[in-house]
Amino acid sequence: MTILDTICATKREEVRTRRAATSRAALEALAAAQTPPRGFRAALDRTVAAGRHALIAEIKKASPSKGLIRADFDPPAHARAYADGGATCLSVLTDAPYFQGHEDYLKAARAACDLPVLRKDFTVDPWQALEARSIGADAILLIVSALDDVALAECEAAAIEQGLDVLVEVHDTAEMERAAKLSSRLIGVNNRDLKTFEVDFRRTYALMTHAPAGCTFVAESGLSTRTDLDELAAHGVHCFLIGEALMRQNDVAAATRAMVG
Ligand SMILES: O=P(O)(O)OC[C@@H](O)[C@@H](O)c1c[nH]c2ccccc12
Repeated sequence: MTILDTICATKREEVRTRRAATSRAALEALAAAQTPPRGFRAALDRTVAAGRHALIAEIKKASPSKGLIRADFDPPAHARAYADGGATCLSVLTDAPYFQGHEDYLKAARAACDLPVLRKDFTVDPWQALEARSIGADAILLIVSALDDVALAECEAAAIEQGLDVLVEVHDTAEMERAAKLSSRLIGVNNRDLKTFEVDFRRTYALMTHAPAGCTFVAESGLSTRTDLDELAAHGVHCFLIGEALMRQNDVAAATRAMVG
């Protein structure tokens, strides 16, 4: 059992309970009342086309490997700081048991700025796509190692039906090949090994050559300095997902600007 297996088992139970307590019609009404999806991948592509580092800045209170990351956690303030600092998109953890996240954090962050927002959670059921849209998400995450090919395709189809973009997360070349069978062309390499929690962003280099043509490629996890980003960019990676290193800063806007300004 990896930590991911444990988290996904908890998530399946959680989704079963929530789905039983919520009518689909009610969720559809909430989804319809949201402002339309903000193009997540398109925003990244525009930033890269303009010759800049495209940052997905993560609003992350805690994690299983690091415990509490940010004591004075304030999602709307962090969202504004990230936007002011030049981030292209936001990622907001909504998983409660392992990351101390909450859907209210996503709602508050999205309302506080005009950046597209990824719902960072463990998608195990297509129902979560509608749920994500009902809270205002613009994109969801699909972790390839968490699902079989059929479930991946079903979750992706449900997301597309809701107008959401899908960030497909891989850890190795076998997973990259499975990701390539999906239609999303937004692929992230998680540089954190979920068995050991070790992070090496150079893991990205081994995988990027296996990415399908024309995809938007994101390096995720363990990035902490401008030098890390510049090194990745020199290898052709221009999109980055960063949480902890920014969440630990007193002045989040200034730290963000230093990364991508
Ligand atoms: O805080 P970091 O090391 O900058 O990492 C951010 C992000 O990549 C990480 O939170 C993450 C990547 N994939 C995930 C899947 C689920 C939860 C969290 C994650």
